[in-house]
Amino acid sequence: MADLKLTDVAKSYGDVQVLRDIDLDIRSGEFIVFVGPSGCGKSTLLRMIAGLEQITGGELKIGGQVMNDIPPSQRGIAMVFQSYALYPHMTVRDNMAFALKIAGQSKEQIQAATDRAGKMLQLTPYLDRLPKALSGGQRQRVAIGRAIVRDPKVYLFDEPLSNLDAALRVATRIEIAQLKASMPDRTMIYVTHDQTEAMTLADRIVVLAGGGIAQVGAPLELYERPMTEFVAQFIGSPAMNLLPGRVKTVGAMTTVALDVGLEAQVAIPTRAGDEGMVVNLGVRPEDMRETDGTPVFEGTVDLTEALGEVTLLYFGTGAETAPITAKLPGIHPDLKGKRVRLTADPHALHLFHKGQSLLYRDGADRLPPYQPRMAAPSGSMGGTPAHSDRGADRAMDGMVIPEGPVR
Ligand SMILES: Nc1ncnc2c1ncn2[C@@H]1O[C@H](COP(=O)(O)OP(=O)(O)OP(=O)(O)O)[C@@H](O)[C@H]1O
Repeated sequence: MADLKLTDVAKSYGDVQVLRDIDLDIRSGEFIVFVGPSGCGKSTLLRMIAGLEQITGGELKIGGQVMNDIPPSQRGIAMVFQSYALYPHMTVRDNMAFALKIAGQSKEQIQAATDRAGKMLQLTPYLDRLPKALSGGQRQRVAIGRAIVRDPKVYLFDEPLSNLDAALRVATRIEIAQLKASMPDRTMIYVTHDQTEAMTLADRIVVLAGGGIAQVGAPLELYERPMTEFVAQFIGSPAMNLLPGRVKTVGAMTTVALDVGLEAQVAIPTRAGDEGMVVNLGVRPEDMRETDGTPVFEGTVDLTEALGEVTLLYFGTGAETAPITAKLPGIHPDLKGKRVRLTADPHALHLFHKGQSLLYRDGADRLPPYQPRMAAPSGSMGGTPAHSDRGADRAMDGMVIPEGPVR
């Protein structure tokens, strides 16, 4: 089995605690994506699972076995890094075969494994080429091939696409999705900064922040039911707008009096005593639309960005607070400098009190089962600086392949 159980896992470097209280159950065959702001510990957590970083607190189990002190080579895992780190003087086949040779596999076994990986990754025509004669996308596929030949139970990916250009990222992302579909019993854990990768690849996303887990959920569940303002603003691009106000009337439908003098109807229940509660109304830019009726937001457009299928409108760009953003379908260059009135469906609005969603205040278990409301958002959380994983990749090459394929 390729399930993972992390209990109270922590990581410190000397006095500096980087991760704490990490409790996570990952089912066999799941595709899990770690996201979070830069420096939150995504790579550290992945490398602890790999065995490349010592776990300083708590317990990691893979397939029911405690792995804290088991060397990487005996964990039944393989890791793909951001920098492909191929051996430049070796052909594609030899690069993929390297770990198997170290493990003492026979020529026939190695030939079969590299043929299989080459076929899965459409690298068959390139098996005799050197890495320098490959595109970036092909090189990263060879790096993935190096993992596949080991036939691990668990695949770990550390930002594998961030060195590729936009078109190759999309193509390789789709290939990774297809690869996962062809190996339904293999577990994959994937670190990325790219929201599109997270939303499209993950069965569940783990949002890490402040050294802990902020929320775990299916991509659209995080998008539609963020538990905190942090997750609400982290998932979705541009970020959710937060409009300050107070609860005016309570009930199944809550009326919020916004500080700017407008009012909003929100389909989130509040109860007697909540009147006057200080809240932030959460409105996603893509949920806003122009209205002649009652707006939840009204302002003069400072800037427009026409992206083709949508136009981004920015309000209050000079202010100290974050600008308000709206994403309207179509092209609207004429709106710059104009005053617009925007509204949103009461069911698309969010309410937060002291940073926590009011939807969750009595415990998330009381919520009806999550049903997706709309399609996934798109966009990137931003790039990431490249750094070399060469040394670690080399370390993974020493991994001993368990006898026979791992099931
Ligand atoms: N060897 C080390 N010694 C001390 N601190 C470290 C060490 N390695 C990482 N850290 C710290 O641990 C924290 C988490 O780093 P990590 O690389 O896991 O973050 P990340 O979420 O993957 O970041 P990014 O998104 O920028 O890649 C950072 O604050 C980093 O400075």
